[in-house]
Amino acid sequence: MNAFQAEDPLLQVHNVTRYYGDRVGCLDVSFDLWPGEVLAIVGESGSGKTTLLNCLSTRLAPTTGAIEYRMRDGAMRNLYQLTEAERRLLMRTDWGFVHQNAADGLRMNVSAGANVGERLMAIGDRHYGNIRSIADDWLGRVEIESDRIDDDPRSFSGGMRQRLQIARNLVTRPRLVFMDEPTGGLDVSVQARLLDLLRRLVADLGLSVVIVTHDLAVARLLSHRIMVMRHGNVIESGLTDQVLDDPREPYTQLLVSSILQV
Ligand SMILES: Nc1ncnc2c1ncn2[C@@H]1O[C@H](COP(=O)(O)OP(=O)(O)OP(=O)(O)O)[C@@H](O)[C@H]1O
Repeated sequence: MNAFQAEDPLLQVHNVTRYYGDRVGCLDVSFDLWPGEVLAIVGESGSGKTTLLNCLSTRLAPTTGAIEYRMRDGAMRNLYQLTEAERRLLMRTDWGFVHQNAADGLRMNVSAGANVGERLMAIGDRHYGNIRSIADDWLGRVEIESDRIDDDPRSFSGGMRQRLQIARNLVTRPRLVFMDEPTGGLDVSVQARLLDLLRRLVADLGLSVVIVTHDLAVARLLSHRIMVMRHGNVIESGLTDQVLDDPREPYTQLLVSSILQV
């Protein structure tokens, strides 16, 4: 039992398999995710990380298997049996999704303030002054100056766009955030600042996170638990420090040692 298991699980994944025709995307994956827990899914390119993340976040239906989520009322629901309206509400409020490419998660032609405010409006907030002041507060929390609130994200740097995407996701106080290589493609110093910010926000808000990364340093810094994937299978999982300091599987040993040699 780990420190998070005092509460009921937030997400339960049962034997999730996804095929693309004959090709395996991910195979027979099962795990529980607990409130406040950060789980990293790692593995080389093509190992099935994105397929699994997309199945978990209802962007891609599994071929077989089931995923259950604890709704805000405490009831456990099968995600693929939700109505379309229920699913959309979940994605707009209780969940976030941080894309590697910020443009996939932002509206590039509306202002930074509107990008954040839009999620509030989607859950019924109609008071303009209120929305603007919450958006301003969130820009501050992700270290974007107030005087950029009316600028659109096309005028932002890569790191700023990513921070804006995070603010847009977190403004509705989601309980679960999916992240797909959130620091990928950024300069090393920009990555370090973003990781530090993410780590603080995740801890302050007590978020549950499923993060896909091929970067073990990102997994080490952010996650409590890690799952190593290869050819669609989870080949090793456990507490992050334990798996990275003392990997059991030869493949994980190779992954870890290849990083250490860089
Ligand atoms: N849309 C698709 N159609 C057919 N095969 C796919 C599709 N998407 C993924 N695959 C295959 O599924 C397997 C897992 O791919 P997936 O993208 O999930 O891996 P990944 O670990 O996320 O890789 P990367 O780090 O490069 O994004 C691969 O063999 C891939 O070729």
